[in-house]
Amino acid sequence: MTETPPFTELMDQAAYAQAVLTATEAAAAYYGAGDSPLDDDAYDRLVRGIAAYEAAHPDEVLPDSPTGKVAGGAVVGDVPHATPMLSLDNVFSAEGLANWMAGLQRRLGREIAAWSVEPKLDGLAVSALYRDGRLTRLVTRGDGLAGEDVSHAIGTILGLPDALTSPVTLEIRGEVLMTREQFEAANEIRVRHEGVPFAHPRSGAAGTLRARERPYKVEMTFFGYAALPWEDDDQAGLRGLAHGATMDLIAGLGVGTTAGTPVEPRVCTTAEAVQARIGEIAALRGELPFGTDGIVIKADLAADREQAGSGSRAPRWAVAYKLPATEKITKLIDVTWNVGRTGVIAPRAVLEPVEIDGVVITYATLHNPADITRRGLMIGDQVMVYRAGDVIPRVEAPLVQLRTGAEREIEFPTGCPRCGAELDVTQQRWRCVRGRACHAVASVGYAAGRDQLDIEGLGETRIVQLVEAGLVADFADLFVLTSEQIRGLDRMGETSTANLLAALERAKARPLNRVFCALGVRGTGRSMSRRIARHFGAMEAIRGADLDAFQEVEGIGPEKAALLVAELAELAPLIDRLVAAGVNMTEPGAPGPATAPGADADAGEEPPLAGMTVVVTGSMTGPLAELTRTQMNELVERAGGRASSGVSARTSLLVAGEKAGSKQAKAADLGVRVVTPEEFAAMVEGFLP
Ligand SMILES: NC(=O)c1ccc[n+]([C@@H]2O[C@H](COP(=O)([O-])OP(=O)(O)OC[C@H]3O[C@@H](n4cnc5c(N)ncnc54)[C@H](O)[C@@H]3O)[C@@H](O)[C@H]2O)c1
Ligand SMILES: [Zn+2]
Repeated sequence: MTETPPFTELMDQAAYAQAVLTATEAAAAYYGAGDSPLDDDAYDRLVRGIAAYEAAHPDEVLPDSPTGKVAGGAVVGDVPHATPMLSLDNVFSAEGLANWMAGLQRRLGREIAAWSVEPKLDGLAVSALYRDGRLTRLVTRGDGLAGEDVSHAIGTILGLPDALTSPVTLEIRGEVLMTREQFEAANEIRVRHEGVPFAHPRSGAAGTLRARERPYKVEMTFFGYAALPWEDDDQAGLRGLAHGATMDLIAGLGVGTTAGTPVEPRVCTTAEAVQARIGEIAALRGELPFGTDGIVIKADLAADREQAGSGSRAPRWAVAYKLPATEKITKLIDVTWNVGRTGVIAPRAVLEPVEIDGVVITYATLHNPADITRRGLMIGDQVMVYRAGDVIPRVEAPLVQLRTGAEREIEFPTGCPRCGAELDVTQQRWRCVRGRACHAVASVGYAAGRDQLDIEGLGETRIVQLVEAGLVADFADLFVLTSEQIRGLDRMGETSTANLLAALERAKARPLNRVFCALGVRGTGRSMSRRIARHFGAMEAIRGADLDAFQEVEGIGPEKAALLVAELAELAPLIDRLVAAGVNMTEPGAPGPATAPGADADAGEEPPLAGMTVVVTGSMTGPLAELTRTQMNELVERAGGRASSGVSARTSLLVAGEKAGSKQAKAADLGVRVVTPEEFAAMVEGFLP
């Protein structure tokens, strides 16, 4: 995070005027029906661009400009607030926060002894008036001075009870939002009734709060974050109370607060403690059942807040530490259907690449077919995508108002996309009726393949036999087969049984890269498996790797790293059984990540292919004649090189065997060095198998 976040550059007055119009329209939609065509990041960039333009051209500022106004000046109301309902100033980094804290203490001329740190709830602000303990009026923030009466929503908001536990009169302020569950429920009802889902929980809350006369009810949640005496009658004893104590008081009256959630308000007495708590809340963000777009830091003591006072847009005693946006709008290009290891059919959204918090997202989960129906998604839709922390990105909903007419229905599979068998659609998650067996034949076949464990004599027919006999459900089962079990199969005599057992024994000794590849980890093929095996050296190190450790491997970004961590967790029982069966779990000659370069066997000496990208083509001869392509690639990587399959300008060396063909011609064109298998064997002599 940087202190000056990016902004949309506005080149001239016309661009500035257009930006003001776009921003005010978006803000009106955002605070109104909740259907802004912009995501928050896009809106914030635009407003920062407007502010930058205005700073450079102060005499061109338009009266409609959103800068410096609550809600961007885009909303009005007719119910005046006794005390203005303001926005919050923002900081974007630890340094920005430290400056803000120092500035406030300077203004007060003293140290601030206590800070309250709490989540910035991503909903919309309301004022709830309780008279004699009864909820009588609900008003939105509006332009800060006056809001809209939304009392019709009373009774639909958890956390705002009709009656308090004590008959006091006071005004409570807080945020109305939809939890994830409430959002899902709301969209299910909406799609059933009028076909227009909400784009995300925040817009769901905005649209629902203002809607009158809907034929259906949806539930929302309120979290209070302030309380004020009503008409100078401080019945609840709020005056002089610290913020933390106020929160306890309203919770005691039966009003919802974040107390009891993992991000409950915490009073901190040092800047270090404030920063630590910010880190904790930021880390919990992805797991919370409601949205947070930052952390609010407030002077806790009433005397500090009173003395600091407020500006026209925001109080001076509080600030929002903004977190990077978790939601972006992008296009749904396609939906693919994957069959998981247990036979579950999982739809996956293929997206136009979009960056969220520094990570480029190209796929998102759609969970199950019902999820697609509930959201009313179509291919070609602009969709809101969510990603926070380590959660797998998900599509929240389409932005129906942006449809062009070119969108297409999403087709649901009518049979198992992998084996064609029938689908069991009685549950939310559809399954292939073959369950694990659907996966077993394909996955065992893959593991036994030439480039993985290379198990001779284990062809598809044998595998089907083994699976159908109930002897094998995954490839770890192969290694505990007894000769009696094998001999019991059709057309298996003494010799073929002995041969298969011997082949299995050999397969156990394959290098780690083959074993890893055999696991069929999504997103990794042969060359990625080799890179991972060489990088980590041992299965134990791979299993212990976290997101950061995986990203040290060439070609692994955050998206793939997250997938690997999830896949390895899912495969843990299988790997445990392979280990128990005595399958090799190390990569010969790999330095592993913990060892410093040069600390391995041939200490001090660079391996012969260090830094080289090597392509092998044609049939091998001489000492290499027996090696398969996979074994050749392993050899390249053992000798410190990187094996690649295509010749390009980045290729350092082409090993051209007999009938080398087009790759040799291309290498000649590009001036890539070409060697014969014999010359290559001499280069890597110490590394031959
Ligand atoms: N996508 C769009 O088109 C669009 C348009 C307008 C605004 N926005 C977004 O809205 C935001 C700006 O809105 P804003 O002016 O309402 O300011 P804000 O939401 O960033 O901050 C002020 C608000 O924070 C809320 N808040 C949440 N938790 C709180 C807590 N614990 N204590 C105190 N207050 C708390 C209050 O409602 C307060 O009014 C920006 O993030 C912007 O991206 C988006
Ligand atoms: Zn199937």
